[in-house]
Amino acid sequence: MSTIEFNGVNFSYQVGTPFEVNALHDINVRISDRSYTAIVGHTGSGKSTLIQLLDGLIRPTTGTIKVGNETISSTSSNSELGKIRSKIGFVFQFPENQLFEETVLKDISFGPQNFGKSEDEAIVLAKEAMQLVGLDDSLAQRSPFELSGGQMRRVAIAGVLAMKPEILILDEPTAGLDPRGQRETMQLFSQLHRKNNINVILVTHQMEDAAAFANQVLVMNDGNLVKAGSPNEIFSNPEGLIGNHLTIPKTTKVANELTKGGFRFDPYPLTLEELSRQVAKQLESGSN
Ligand SMILES: Nc1ncnc2c1ncn2[C@@H]1O[C@H](COP(=O)(O)OP(=O)(O)OP(=O)(O)O)[C@@H](O)[C@H]1O
Repeated sequence: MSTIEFNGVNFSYQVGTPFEVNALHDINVRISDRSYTAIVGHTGSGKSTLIQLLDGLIRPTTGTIKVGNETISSTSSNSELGKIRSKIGFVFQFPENQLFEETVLKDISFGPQNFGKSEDEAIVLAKEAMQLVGLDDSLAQRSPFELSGGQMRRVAIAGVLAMKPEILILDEPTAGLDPRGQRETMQLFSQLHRKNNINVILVTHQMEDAAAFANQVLVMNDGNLVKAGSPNEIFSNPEGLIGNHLTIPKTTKVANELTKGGFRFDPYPLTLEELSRQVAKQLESGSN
């Protein structure tokens, strides 16, 4: 079980210095086990701080974070933080920058070995992870640095998956990829969430991705969690959030225009596929 609970969490950088920044204010939220949560919000709103707390990279200034049966607070020891970190796989921005081994297989098996697995066990886990991310076996002995950008990113993601995390935190995982790479990467995470029951937490500036893949969206602004709800709740009525905290997903814009022209949507379409399906149905029946 890896349900996550933030209870009254505050975080300040550089406490007690003239440079103190209060980056998170009284965050209270529950993220269910095996859910897919998107965290959205403008630059500087506190998204990275929130996920670093979750990964035990920093401790809350006040309040607690519960991950399964473990709790993080301002007084947690390094070994307590370590227990939480062993449940979490963190895909940093541009994760391929952290590749360093001579071969793809060695790079992916480094993590499990570092966490105490034997070489043989680590290789089995690495091969499984290669399969999960769709990397062909024939690439195992290649240097990761000879691969394409998209493949390098898959190697880095496989390195995280080889450690069998219960929770996967993704920090802008499609940044710098071409549109096809972006689509494939997002589909990969969606599949991991559905088939492998991984709890996914995605930090993104792409509202389309939040709308299409997440079942819970957290909207951050200025260190506050200003809204939490299903993509439907957040995007079907985005007034008040737009401009301040969010950009409107393209699908929402199109759906709002079509509503003015007499179309009605139920459920509210969060993907272009759903939008076209509902429009086609209404055109066919002449009900718009
Ligand atoms: N190491 C640090 N020292 C001091 N202040 C920091 C530090 N890191 C972040 N901050 C400040 O904390 C606040 C929240 O920053 P954070 O990086 O969590 O935002 P973000 O939403 O992730 O932004 P982005 O989308 O640009 O990554 C901002 O005011 C930022 O300037």
